[in-house]
Amino acid sequence: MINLIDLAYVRVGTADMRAQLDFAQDIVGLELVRHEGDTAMFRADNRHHCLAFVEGDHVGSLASAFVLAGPAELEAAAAQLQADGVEVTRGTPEEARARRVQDFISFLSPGDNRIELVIGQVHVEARPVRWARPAGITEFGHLGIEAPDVMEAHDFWTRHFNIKVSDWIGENAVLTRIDPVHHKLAIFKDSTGLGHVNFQVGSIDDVMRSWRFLEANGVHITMGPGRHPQSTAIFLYFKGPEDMTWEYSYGVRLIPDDGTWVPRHFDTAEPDFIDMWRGAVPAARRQDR
Ligand SMILES: O=C(O)c1cccc(O)c1O
Ligand SMILES: [Fe+2]
Repeated sequence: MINLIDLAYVRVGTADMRAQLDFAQDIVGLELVRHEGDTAMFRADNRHHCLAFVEGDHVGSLASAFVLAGPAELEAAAAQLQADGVEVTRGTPEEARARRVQDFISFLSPGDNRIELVIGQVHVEARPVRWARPAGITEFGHLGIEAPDVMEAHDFWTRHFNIKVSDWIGENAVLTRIDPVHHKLAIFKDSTGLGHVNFQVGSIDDVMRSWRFLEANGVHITMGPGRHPQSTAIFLYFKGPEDMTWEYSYGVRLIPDDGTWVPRHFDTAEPDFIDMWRGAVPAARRQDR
């Protein structure tokens, strides 16, 4: 079993770095830690960065990264995945340096999502985040990746990793945890278009203030404000440049590590399957794919 300790970062390809730089700072509120060469890194908590935009031909997610405990765990993870026929690539020292990690491996998970397993992510303790906007962000919360077959993705992730299912949304999504937080990895059927990056904020007021702020700035709100019945978090989803989906949320459920939690099933035919307040749910974009 490969033990994921935490989320590390997401890397996202962009063809319009200027637009992403402006949006991540002026709208989302993240701190630009460093812009070197083709890469801009953003901070939201004590991780050196949790989001990097990389300028190039590929637009959209490049990799999602998780932290492992140390070198022995990294070797064991590589061996385990390879034994299951997964092609594992070793990061070069330069690539590790660019990611501000000591070492990493990478592989493709079902849905062709590139996953990086890292050790020694640079941690910043003494300098508070210099927010570009006071959105009230407390941390990098979770990420949503997409796969054509959520069940196949579930089987892969639970076979290899310490991932536990918190809840199912039909066959469209599985929300999974690696610690008491209700979910840090959510896998969505790719027709739902729910691949997203989530940032937790400190209060319901932060969610509502951001809602007004985003509206005033002409940002496309895709869903919310609403309340997820799964994690009970109050949420707001919005679109950034290049069709990227962002989410702020407050109040995620913690699941005690006592083995008594039974995953629930939410039916997409129910009007409150994703929003207890029954707000409008956008028709799945990209159904044409
Ligand atoms: O927080 C949740 O429960 C949740 C549910 C559905 C989809 C999401 O993105 C979520 O974060
Ligand atoms: Fe989410």
